[in-house]
Amino acid sequence: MGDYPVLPAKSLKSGVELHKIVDENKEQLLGQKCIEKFGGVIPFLLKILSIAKALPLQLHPNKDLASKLHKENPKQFTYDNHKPEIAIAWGHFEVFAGWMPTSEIQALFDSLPPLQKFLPNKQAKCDNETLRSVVETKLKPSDESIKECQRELREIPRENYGKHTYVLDILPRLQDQYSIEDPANLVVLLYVPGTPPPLFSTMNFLTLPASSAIHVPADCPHAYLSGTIAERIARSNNVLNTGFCPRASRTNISLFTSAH
Ligand SMILES: O=P(O)(O)OC[C@H]1O[C@@H](O)[C@@H](O)[C@@H](O)[C@@H]1O
Repeated sequence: MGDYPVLPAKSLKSGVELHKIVDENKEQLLGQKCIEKFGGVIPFLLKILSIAKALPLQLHPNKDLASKLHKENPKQFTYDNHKPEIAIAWGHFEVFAGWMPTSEIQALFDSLPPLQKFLPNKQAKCDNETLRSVVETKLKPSDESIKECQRELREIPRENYGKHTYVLDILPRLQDQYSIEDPANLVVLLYVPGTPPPLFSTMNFLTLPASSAIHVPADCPHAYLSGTIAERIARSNNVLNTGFCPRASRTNISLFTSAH
């Protein structure tokens, strides 16, 4: 719901699109402050989502990147704005959001020597740069290596997953919803092709009870898995999808990894 030109809200009575109504009644509907700050448009969108199948693994570019992308490709990036969002759970809501702290990922690199060969050099610490290159590697492996890793993952005994046993519950579901070739399964989990299967995840997995909320800032990777939510979003629909979506929509992998 909103006056964004893509799927705009309409008046129930007249069928007139909301942006036309707002345009003709700016002072009354928006007020002077809002007009000055946001240029005479409703600055946010409201969405009610009932999610049965995971939504794409994605992020919304920050203002600078959004305006650059809009200039270069206005067809795909239809507005020059960022898109931070707040999602309020109406019931049990499952979400992957943001990377785990690099210190935690570092501890995993330290305790699992085979992973160390993927560090840019032996002394490298798991900082943002290292994480970026690991994620990029995970988004680009061949279908075969993705499949193989996910088969192996399903076979690891539950007790080996420590506090990350939810992986075993979620993975088969995501594989059924999309495919065993979908690389997003490997991004939410820390996996590097050619290493033993991972025993942990890369992204924070959250389950929110009704009435709690999550703020997802610009540039923050996220995948909403299930639940009914109300979302308030800055006025934009710019998105970089990299998984849990058809192959053709898995665009901009390098932008995705360089944006955060
Ligand atoms: O309305 P569409 O484009 O299907 O997106 C639905 C929602 O998906 C989520 O994952 C969010 O990150 C939102 O920004 C978005 O509003």
